[in-house]
Amino acid sequence: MVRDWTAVIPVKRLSAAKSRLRGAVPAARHADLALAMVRDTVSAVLAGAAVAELVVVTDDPVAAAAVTELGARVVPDTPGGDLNAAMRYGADEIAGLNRFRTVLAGDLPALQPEHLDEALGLFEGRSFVADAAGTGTVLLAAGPGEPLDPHFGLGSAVAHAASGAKALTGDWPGLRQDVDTPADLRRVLELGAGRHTCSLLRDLGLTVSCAPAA
Ligand SMILES: Nc1nc2c(ncn2[C@@H]2O[C@H](COP(=O)(O)OP(=O)(O)OP(=O)(O)O)[C@@H](O)[C@H]2O)c(=O)[nH]1
Ligand SMILES: C=C(OP(=O)(O)O)C(=O)O
Repeated sequence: MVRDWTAVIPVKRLSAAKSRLRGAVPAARHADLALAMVRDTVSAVLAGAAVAELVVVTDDPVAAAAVTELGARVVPDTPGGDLNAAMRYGADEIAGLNRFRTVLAGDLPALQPEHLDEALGLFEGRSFVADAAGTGTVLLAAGPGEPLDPHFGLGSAVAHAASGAKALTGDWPGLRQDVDTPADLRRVLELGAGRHTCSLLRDLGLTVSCAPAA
């Protein structure tokens, strides 16, 4: 098993992030919720055995400080394009084509480190993990010499398969559950969210189950 993956997570400016999730918590705490989910995702990625280094591509100063404290390396979003540009930059230019690289969405607060290890353990060439709905993508991975070639966005699972990436499958509910809508957030709370998301929601008076600390 490859144990020195470089992981890359792009993070949008928190003031603009997670627009489809608006209304799930009071507006004044929306950015805090987006940040809590990033923190839980980053914590889980760094808690696993497979990932040696995590690069977060962001121009958001608050997110940058928070993930630096958790052990990630922050680089500015130099391309200034969309999430694909940020992922390509982090994986192919910052980490470099000679490494094993995996990019992940930053909205996986129920991610279990062992599930990420298991998914990456199945890697045999450029691969992706579809989201819970089966239409989107939560993870794309490439090995030495392989450009990442990300196609995140609407219908990205089909786009990644069409681009030649292999679908990795397994029983990884937290890895597959990204949070785009209030219904996704409810699902994550059933699965067991990480401690940052959990404590924020508890502060707001919601009763939630929390996963063991990553
Ligand atoms: N650096 C960077 N990250 C991005 C950008 N767009 C999305 N992301 C990140 O990519 C990951 C997946 O993005 P989405 O699930 O679409 O999140 P989002 O754009 O905040 O959500 P919506 O506003 O609801 O579309 C999250 O970690 C986002 O923060 C971007 O333009 N630049
Ligand atoms: C970016 C993606 O989707 P969403 O914004 O719905 O998380 C994707 O699944 O490729």
